[in-house]
Amino acid sequence: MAKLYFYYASMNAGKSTTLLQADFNYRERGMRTLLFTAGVHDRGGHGVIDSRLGISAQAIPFAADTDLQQIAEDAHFETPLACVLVDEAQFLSATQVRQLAALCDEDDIPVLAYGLRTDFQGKLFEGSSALLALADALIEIKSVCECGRKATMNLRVDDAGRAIREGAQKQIGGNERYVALCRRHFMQRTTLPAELSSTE
Ligand SMILES: Nc1ncnc2c1ncn2[C@@H]1O[C@H](COP(=O)(O)OP(=O)(O)O)[C@@H](O)[C@H]1O
Ligand SMILES: Cc1cn([C@H]2C[C@H](O)[C@@H](COP(=O)(O)O)O2)c(=O)[nH]c1=O
Ligand SMILES: [Zn+2]
Repeated sequence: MAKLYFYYASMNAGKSTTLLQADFNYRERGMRTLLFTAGVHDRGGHGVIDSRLGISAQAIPFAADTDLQQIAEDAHFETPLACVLVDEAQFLSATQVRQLAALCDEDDIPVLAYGLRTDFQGKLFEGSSALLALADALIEIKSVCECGRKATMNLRVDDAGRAIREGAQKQIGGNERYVALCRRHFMQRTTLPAELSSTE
């Protein structure tokens, strides 16, 4: 039975790199894959999965109303797919995560989804929340904070490197806008002195 995998991490942990390696691995063995990424995430171009290591691949960009199951089934019935790979999975809707689960259960196609667990406020994204609830396997990709601990959180910063605590959940950016930190340092950078004293 095919499984739904959620590979989650902070930013700059190697998610896109790992996805592209998995994709290469299937294809070098003559197996066909289908790649999706969020249309809104255009850091490396629209519909492009780009890794900071310098590799990239074209993918189908998904929007809020994209039916991933329909697209994958149409491709699969033309030529069988070995697996479906989804980058920026935090931007999926809960409905789209259900479509991915249905691809596994009804069509027996494994799905590997890669994304952030939480946003700059430490809150779950809709896609990540649904994946944490529905995936067969949760795999953490690890990276390090500046202190050497595991980086699990994503700090949003302004041009001067100061923490941003309020704003829209979605803001496309890279290392100039986000810093991956351990929870302790994320809390230190996002908690105001007044809030600290009120918890004492
Ligand atoms: N030239 C390089 N050589 C080796 N690793 C690199 C290089 N440039 C960036 N990296 C590493 O690549 C990782 C980021 O990979 P990427 O797939 O873009 O991350 P994510 O998709 O999780 O944001 C980081 O761990 C970074 O240290
Ligand atoms: C934390 C956070 C991130 N985003 C955006 C910023 C990037 O465009 C992507 C993540 O890219 P990755 O390096 O491939 O992991 O997500 C956002 O919109 N809101 C946030 O809170
Ligand atoms: Zn730290």
